[in-house]
Amino acid sequence: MIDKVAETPNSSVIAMHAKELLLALSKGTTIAPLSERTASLTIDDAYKISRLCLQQREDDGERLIGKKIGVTSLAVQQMLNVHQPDFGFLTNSMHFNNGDCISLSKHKLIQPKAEGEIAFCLKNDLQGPGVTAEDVLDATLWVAPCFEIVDSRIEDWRINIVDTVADNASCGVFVIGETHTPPREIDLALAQMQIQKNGQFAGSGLGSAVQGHPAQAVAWLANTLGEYGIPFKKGELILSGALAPLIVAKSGDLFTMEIEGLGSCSISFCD
Ligand SMILES: O=C(O)C/C=C/C(=O)C(=O)O
Repeated sequence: MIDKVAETPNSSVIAMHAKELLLALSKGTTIAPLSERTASLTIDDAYKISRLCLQQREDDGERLIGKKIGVTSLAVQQMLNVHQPDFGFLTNSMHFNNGDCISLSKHKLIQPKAEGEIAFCLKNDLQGPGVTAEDVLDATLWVAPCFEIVDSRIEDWRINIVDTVADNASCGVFVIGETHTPPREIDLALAQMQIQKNGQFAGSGLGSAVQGHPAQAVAWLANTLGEYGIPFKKGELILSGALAPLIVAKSGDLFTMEIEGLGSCSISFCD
């Protein structure tokens, strides 16, 4: 359970931005960047907005099932012009089955982009500080290929770090491949991913693109969440970040991905 957000001098502004992001999410619309309208918003404020939105989603019946890490690779940092990792929360309503066709209108996806990642499923609780990549591998039941579909409630993806953190690290939906592999069975830093969009090559990347090793990114998140008193829980899914640049997704598109040694994953989109 996430603690209630403490009062701060900015708390009414924080609550207002949480409300407008939730409205944009539920209506499938965009809003102007928060950072342009409230220049004093800090990254800490943005995480408070994100947690308020999560609280509301939980109050409305969604269940927290994990976390996502974003902007972990140089390719994504350069693409989004955001230069530090961040995190968001995964709920059951964002989780789809491998191979599913996602309706953009039904699920209120507005400007989606596909990312190929490695997902971790935890077999133990884990809480920072002091968590290492080895601790993450020890606490992991399996890893699997994953498509995260990021989406932004901010107009034209005009985000900076504050905008995207407040907007749940631009999380949309995700699917996880059906092959589940023990985390030490292959060297995840050397795992080679290839993405195809509508049968054509669309991107590739190595596990090492994610902070040197995907487990390193997960350790970063365990330690960062530790500062907020938030633990990783046994059974949670952690998306460790894109191995390659994001790819625009539209109705009719089919994305497939193969990570050598880990298996495959696919997702498609319709109106
Ligand atoms: O995290 C963000 O703010 C934007 C999304 C990025 C990713 O999901 C990623 O780099 O994997």
